[in-house]
Amino acid sequence: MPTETFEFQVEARQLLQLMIHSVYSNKDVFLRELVSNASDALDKLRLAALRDDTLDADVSDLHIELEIDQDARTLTVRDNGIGMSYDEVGQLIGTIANSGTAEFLRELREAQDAAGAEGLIGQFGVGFYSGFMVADEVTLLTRRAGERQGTRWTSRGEGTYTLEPVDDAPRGTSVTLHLKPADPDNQLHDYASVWKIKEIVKRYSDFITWPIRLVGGTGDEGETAGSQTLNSMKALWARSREEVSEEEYHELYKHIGHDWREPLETIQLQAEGTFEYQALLFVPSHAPHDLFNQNYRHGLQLYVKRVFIMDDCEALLPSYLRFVKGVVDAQDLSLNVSREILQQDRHIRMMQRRLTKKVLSSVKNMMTEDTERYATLWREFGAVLKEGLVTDPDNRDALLAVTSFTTTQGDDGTVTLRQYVERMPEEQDDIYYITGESRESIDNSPHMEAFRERGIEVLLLTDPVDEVWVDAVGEYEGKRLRSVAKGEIDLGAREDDRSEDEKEQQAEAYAGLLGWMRERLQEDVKEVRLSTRLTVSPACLVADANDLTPALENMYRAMGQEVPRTRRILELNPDHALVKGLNEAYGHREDPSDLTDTAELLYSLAVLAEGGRPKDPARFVQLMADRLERTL
Ligand SMILES: Nc1ncnc2c1ncn2[C@@H]1O[C@H](COP(=O)(O)OP(=O)(O)OP(=O)(O)O)[C@@H](O)[C@H]1O
Repeated sequence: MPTETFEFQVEARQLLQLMIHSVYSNKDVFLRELVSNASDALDKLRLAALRDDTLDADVSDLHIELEIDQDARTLTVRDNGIGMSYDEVGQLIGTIANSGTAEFLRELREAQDAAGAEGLIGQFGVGFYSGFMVADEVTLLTRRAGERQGTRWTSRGEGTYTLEPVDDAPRGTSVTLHLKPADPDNQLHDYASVWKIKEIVKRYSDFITWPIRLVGGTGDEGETAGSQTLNSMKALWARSREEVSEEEYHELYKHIGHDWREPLETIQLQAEGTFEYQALLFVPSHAPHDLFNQNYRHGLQLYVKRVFIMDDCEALLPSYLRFVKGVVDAQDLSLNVSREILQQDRHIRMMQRRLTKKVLSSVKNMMTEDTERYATLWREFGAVLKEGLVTDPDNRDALLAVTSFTTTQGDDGTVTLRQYVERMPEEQDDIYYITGESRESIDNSPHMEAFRERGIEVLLLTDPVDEVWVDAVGEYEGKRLRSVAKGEIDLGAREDDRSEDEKEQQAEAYAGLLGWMRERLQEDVKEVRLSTRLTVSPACLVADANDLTPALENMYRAMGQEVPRTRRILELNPDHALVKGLNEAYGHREDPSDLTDTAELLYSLAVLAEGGRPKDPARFVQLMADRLERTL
């Protein structure tokens, strides 16, 4: 087969352009990316050799080699790992498989400053392409273990690449960078310098579990590479915390978490006894863009006795901790363990329980000891953690203890349920909350009027999961969690409230109108009653205590479940001029049917006030225009 030229996929081309006109200020990281890929390739080969007896591959000296040629100004990163087939090179290197890429590129264009762009790139791990930050041409020579023919891939990063079959390629992959001239003013160092390469490896890749050897080259400093191993290869998770610097932990995190930024928290756990394992977990400082995507790949890396077994091992943590990254190294599992076995393994379940508790207790510590970091954690991952309130009843109390809320009284950040209960006035029995799409829509909700007037604190819940967990949890320390938009609300009597007699008279005066309206609006509402929660608005809609809220109904429908339409209760404000007027008009009519439009409008206003949409917007507009016209 001759050399063939191919075009990069559009997204790949865009990313390459970004690399060439680099948005990274720190270009040193290209080496970390290439070493990281080489390390993964060695992991994969060792595993393949373990699983497949027929794979005739010598795995006795797996390593990474860095070769400097100062005369040619090239740097080669070589591994004798799994390699790639001809087709794989085209697929893996010429295209970007990540479905979030388009979104990423959009976000990147929107990122105003270089720091923002840098952070975004880190999340997407553009790995191999980062070579083009420091090289104007990149050649990749590779042969897949078990195959005879190798492949050479070459590109200058300008829209096309070539592929060519090669007969005598060694197993594994070597990436040769034809280095750009050094330009220290733009952070482009001399990457043909032995000293520089040593420094970068030590800083970013020391923990890599395969030897990284430097061969060839003489440094300007007179330093000869010879052949030396540059990294200590120490598994950080097996070392005690005192021995390891924060920076070393952070570099490991960046390697396994494919993240550019520092983690928010590092959590270490060493379990001894009959089932021994070590874990090193990280809480990222930013939520990935696809955390709520169904296909989000999560889970920890699993090692067995220092041998890498798999990425994204979901069985080790519950789904609501899917943002946690890290490594677990178990001493007593079989090297052949599969995902299916892991799902059922008793020890794995015990491990999951212990790791979950450890993460939750770290969050708790953070909450008490470092409120700023806790606030970041909650902002980024609170909505995911709350899923655990529904799915993990065993840890519900621990989760409730670290859950925090914005409230109507909290300009100063957030409160916990404990704080809410502590500052509840004595006569208040329940914990009140409101759910909605955003703080603004909630703040203006008519359901809040009486609460606001009386200064009663209300929790403001704006995550979709809130609708679900409040029902699942039900109460906290004996206090019911109650929606301000559900059921009858009795906020207790106040001095200027009506007396019982007055209320009775009022109920009588409105009885006719309420009954008539219920009949008129029966398709949409199951009851019409006087409200105790409105002070300003004429009407609002509430649900019965056990009814589904409209948001939940929509959620179930979006999931493809059939749910009957819930009819709600229309509450009228007897102190509002419109409601009073309607009642009087009703009282004076023999035949009130000409008031039907007004009743309908009142209902539509209640729908609009809670951010909903009238059933028939065109009709609503027509009725409204008609009324307005009459006021002129
Ligand atoms: N040295 C290598 N040996 C074998 N396969 C490789 C090597 N380098 C890259 N690949 C393959 O090419 C794919 C793309 O690599 P690239 O660095 O662009 O992204 P990635 O490593 O998947 O992403 P990330 O940088 O986020 O880890 C890898 O997933 C891997 O399958």
